[in-house]
Amino acid sequence: MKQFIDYIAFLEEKKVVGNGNPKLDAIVFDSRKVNATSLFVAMKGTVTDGHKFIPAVFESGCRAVVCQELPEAIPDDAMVVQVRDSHEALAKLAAFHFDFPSDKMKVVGVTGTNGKTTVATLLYRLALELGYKVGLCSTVANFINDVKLDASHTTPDAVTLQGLMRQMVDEGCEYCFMEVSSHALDQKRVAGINYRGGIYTNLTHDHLDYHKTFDAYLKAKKTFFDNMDKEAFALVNCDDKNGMVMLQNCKASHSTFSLREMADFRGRIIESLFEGMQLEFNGKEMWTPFIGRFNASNLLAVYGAARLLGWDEQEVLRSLSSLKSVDGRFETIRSKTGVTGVVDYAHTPDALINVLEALNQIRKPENELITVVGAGGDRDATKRPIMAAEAVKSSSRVILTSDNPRSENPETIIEQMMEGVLFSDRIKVICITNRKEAIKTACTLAKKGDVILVAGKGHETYQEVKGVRSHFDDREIIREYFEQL
Ligand SMILES: CC(=O)N[C@H]1[C@@H](OP(=O)(O)OP(=O)(O)OC[C@H]2O[C@@H](n3ccc(=O)[nH]c3=O)[C@H](O)[C@@H]2O)O[C@H](CO)[C@@H](O)[C@@H]1O[C@H](C)C(=O)N[C@@H](C)C(=O)N[C@H](CCC(=O)O)C(=O)O
Ligand SMILES: Nc1ncnc2c1ncn2[C@@H]1O[C@H](COP(=O)(O)OP(=O)(O)OP(=O)(O)O)[C@@H](O)[C@H]1O
Ligand SMILES: N[C@H](CCC[C@H](N)C(=O)O)C(=O)O
Ligand SMILES: [Mg+2]
Repeated sequence: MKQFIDYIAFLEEKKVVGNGNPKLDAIVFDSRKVNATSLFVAMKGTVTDGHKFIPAVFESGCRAVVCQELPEAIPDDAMVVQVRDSHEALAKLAAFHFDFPSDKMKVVGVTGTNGKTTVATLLYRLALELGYKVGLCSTVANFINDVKLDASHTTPDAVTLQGLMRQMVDEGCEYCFMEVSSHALDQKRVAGINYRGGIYTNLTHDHLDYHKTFDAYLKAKKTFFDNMDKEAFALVNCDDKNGMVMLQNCKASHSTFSLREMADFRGRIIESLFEGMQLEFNGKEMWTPFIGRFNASNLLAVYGAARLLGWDEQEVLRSLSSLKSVDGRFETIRSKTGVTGVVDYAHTPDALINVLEALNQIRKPENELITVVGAGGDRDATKRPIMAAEAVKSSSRVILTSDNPRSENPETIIEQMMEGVLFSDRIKVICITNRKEAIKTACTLAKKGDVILVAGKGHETYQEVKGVRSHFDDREIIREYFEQL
């Protein structure tokens, strides 16, 4: 076991108070989980302040504390270290605790409002296909080679993340692909990671409840590229208006991808069908079962990263063609009667615009597109009316329903969505609070050839209403009602 003094040796801007130097076996940031061999890091959060619990931590026998503000009383046998930024210190201490796993494999992070799970998962699957040992950290699940582990966050807290990476290294992983959320960047969850590469997909409206302004959201994303060192690559989507902004002052080597203009990785859609797309990347053609321009962009990002990692181009193109859709992203289910159900994780205005555009391009004009959509509670409320407006603009009919209302009143969320719908368009809209009933109604209304889009929850297998989670899976419900048609 290492001693406290070893842990803090490499922290910058620290002030040490007290003479204790306990042996430690865990880093903890929740006072309810400490014991005599824990190092407690006190952090200011969005709900409360970890510093308030330092006296309780001492009560529990813990003698090693890292904090931004010193407590009034410090036991004689304790040591307290004051740092400028506890979040950053936690990330660095966690990296030290697990012996810097990100130095021992090639870690590639994916950031952006939409497309992170898709790009990171496809890179992971491609690596497996090419015979590499590889880990994945994503919204849907974490993977160490083919072993699946549950994920509670898109990017977990620094201690969980470094622990997960340690396991990846122990299992021989050469690569780790991970999503890097804006919350994680703001809370410095990834500050202890040495990246081999970073990918930027796009930046559109989301999470303004947390970041308050779009500019603050953009700045959080940019810190990912600002902190990358010169051995790494930064691969950005230059079709997105902030793509080049990410590269400003970025020391990593710069690469771009685009479906519109000249770029290091240039893509083009040759043909788009319900079954998939024929694509051209840097002059070479390939077929993919994926649908939608946004997925052509995601695949191009995967192709670019694979090339920057030095993987063989022929093998990459061949393997890319055989990759299947990602859990809950544009998953299609067909009924015996010729109705197509599409379950997609679109939970932002831009994602919804993209998915609807893709569906409208491939459906026959005489067939209807019925969209079932809600918006999450305790999350950015400003996106609600915009999502409803976009759904109505691009669908034949819309059923507004609940997503995960969490602690909020579901009816209020639907009313706020409805505010985005023009009075003259309201005839197209039905409001059904119960999501299962909403999906059932869509199935009942659909005729042969029609498409039902059920958006927002994708891979999720629960619904959270009034703080209680119950089993809920859009795909299961569609299948159940399709059976009855
Ligand atoms: C808003 C947000 O991101 N919150 C995250 C944050 O918690 P917080 O800052 O609110 O913590 P807090 O409750 O104020 O507590 C402050 C500190 O006091 C400590 N404490 C608290 C109580 C106590 O009795 N004793 C104690 O020591 C807490 O452990 C914490 O260290 O830090 C926690 C530990 O890392 C996270 O679990 C928590 O995620 C919450 C559950 C969450 O819902 N986060 C979502 C919004 C999120 O992170 N989403 C992103 C992006 C999603 C995407 O777009 O894909 C993600 O990466 O998943
Ligand atoms: N490149 C893209 N541009 C715009 N929309 C996209 C893109 N890729 C995927 N989408 C849409 O966004 C939804 C979410 O995609 P994905 O899960 O890959 O994104 P994410 O960034 O991981 O999201 P989250 O922040 O919730 O983890 C998809 O279901 C699809 O509707
Ligand atoms: N990672 C996203 C997921 C949203 C998914 C949607 N189904 C919801 O619950 O709002 C978030 O936390 O904002
Ligand atoms: Mg994700």
